[in-house]
Amino acid sequence: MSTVTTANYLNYINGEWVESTSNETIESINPAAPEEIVGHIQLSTKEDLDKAVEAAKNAQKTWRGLSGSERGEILYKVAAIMEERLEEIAECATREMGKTLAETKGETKRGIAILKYYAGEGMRKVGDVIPSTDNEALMFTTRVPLGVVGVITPWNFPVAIPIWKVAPALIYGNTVVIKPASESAVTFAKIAKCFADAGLPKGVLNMVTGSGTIVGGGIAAHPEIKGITFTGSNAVGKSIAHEAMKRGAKYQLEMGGKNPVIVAGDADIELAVDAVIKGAFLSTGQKCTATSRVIVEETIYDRFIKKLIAETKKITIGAGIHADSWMGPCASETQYKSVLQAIQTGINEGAKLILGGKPYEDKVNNGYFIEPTIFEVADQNIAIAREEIFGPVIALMKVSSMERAIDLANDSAYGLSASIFTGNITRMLKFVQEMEAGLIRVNAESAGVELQAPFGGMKESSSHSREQGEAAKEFFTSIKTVFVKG
Ligand SMILES: NC(=O)C1=CN([C@@H]2O[C@H](COP(=O)(O)OP(=O)(O)OC[C@H]3O[C@@H](n4cnc5c(N)ncnc54)[C@H](OP(=O)(O)O)[C@@H]3O)[C@@H](O)[C@H]2O)C=CC1
Ligand SMILES: O=C(O)CCC(=O)C(=O)O
Repeated sequence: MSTVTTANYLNYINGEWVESTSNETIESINPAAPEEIVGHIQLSTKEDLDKAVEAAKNAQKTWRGLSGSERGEILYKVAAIMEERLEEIAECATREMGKTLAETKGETKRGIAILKYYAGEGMRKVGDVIPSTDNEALMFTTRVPLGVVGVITPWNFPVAIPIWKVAPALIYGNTVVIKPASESAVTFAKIAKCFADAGLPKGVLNMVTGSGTIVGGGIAAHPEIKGITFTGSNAVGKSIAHEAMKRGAKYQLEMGGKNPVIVAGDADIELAVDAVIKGAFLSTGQKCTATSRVIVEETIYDRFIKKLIAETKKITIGAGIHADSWMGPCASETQYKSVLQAIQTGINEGAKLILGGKPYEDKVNNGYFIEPTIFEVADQNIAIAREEIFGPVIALMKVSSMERAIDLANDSAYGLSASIFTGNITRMLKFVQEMEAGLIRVNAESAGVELQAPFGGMKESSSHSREQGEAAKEFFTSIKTVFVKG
């Protein structure tokens, strides 16, 4: 394991690394070895946030005045610096929130690719020419930035999510105040350093760490923040929406999922089992796109379960920093307790536990590990079949027909991601048509978002907006329709 560092990570405000006015810090710890402090982050105050917003506001005019390609050049430089620091950032993310090094390296590469994608966006079109009814006039649309944008991010994708919000915000001419999740703020501090070292003008990106209520809530309520983009829990997302609505700010929310995978009678069982295991257990199930419900046609149910159990037993659990660990710990003690509680509720409510269900004992470091867990569920109304668990837990359900499978899959408050395994084109098309989810996957795992495509959910999974790819332009800009008569 790498050396333990207990460095103090400062806020980044107006181009400077500064301590909070509180003079207090909080610890970010390693969930695979809770005795290990990865770093101390600032426990910021409302005053710190106000300074960051003021800096972002002051930087706005000059930043939006640059051409898209000039802003893009800076994002290309950030990407190049991140490429040099890939190992350092990935290792920090693994130590800070637990997912394996293979996953954090992949995620850091994805962050770099997102930066390059949005750097290129600076050269692409921002509007359309629309024929006017007046043949002597020119009518067209153009886009302008919102102004200061507030970014509130979770710990489960500590590199990719902040970047897929910050990069489009910046390329379209906004300035940013970001509050990263406390459990992964050291990782974001390293990313903020890449922006600083790339020569981003002062005030264009500001990072303020600390409490969700004070800093995150402060962003939601701040009169000078014109747009808020958030990924995290439904409860917090809804509170942000209320605050934003009260003062007329734009908001975008990406929240939970209870993502189903349907395995039809004709499915390739090996392929389906592999995808279910990756979708449910990679990142210890802590993805909003994770596979949470597996709905299997009765004709292949027994064969599917047998293979699923056999393959799940092969999973190696351990600190993500070790190359032989396939699944790391839960990201925090809170997550660990909440997942164990959800498992207990499943047992109490009559679900049949067929694998796992217990803490995975780590006698060396007492990490927050939980065994990959599989339940058979007959009643789709119990909590384990309805609520987001955000841990390595599958609810398996048996159905007698594809109609029933789609009805069950749609019987959820959420609608983020959904997969089907089948070789039958009629079934595929019916699923594509009838499934209420923003991300539809056929013969592929439920997770796996591509940066150039729109990402977001239906129902309670999002605010019905989309992130990433070209869709980001819709949130981070306002359209102006221009009519010019010579
Ligand atoms: N859709 C997704 O990808 C995610 C879903 N979740 C779901 O949420 C559950 C709880 O995870 P948790 O980390 O507590 O998620 P939260 O929604 O609490 O945290 C997400 C972000 O919001 C901040 N925040 C917390 N409270 C407020 C507030 N009142 N106003 C504004 N911002 C706030 C957090 O700060 P701080 O870290 O300082 O608390 C963090 O930066 C998980 O079990 C999972 O079900 C969680 C993360 C990601
Ligand atoms: O599946 C992915 O790659 C992205 C998932 C995600 O956005 C999330 O878990 O918050």
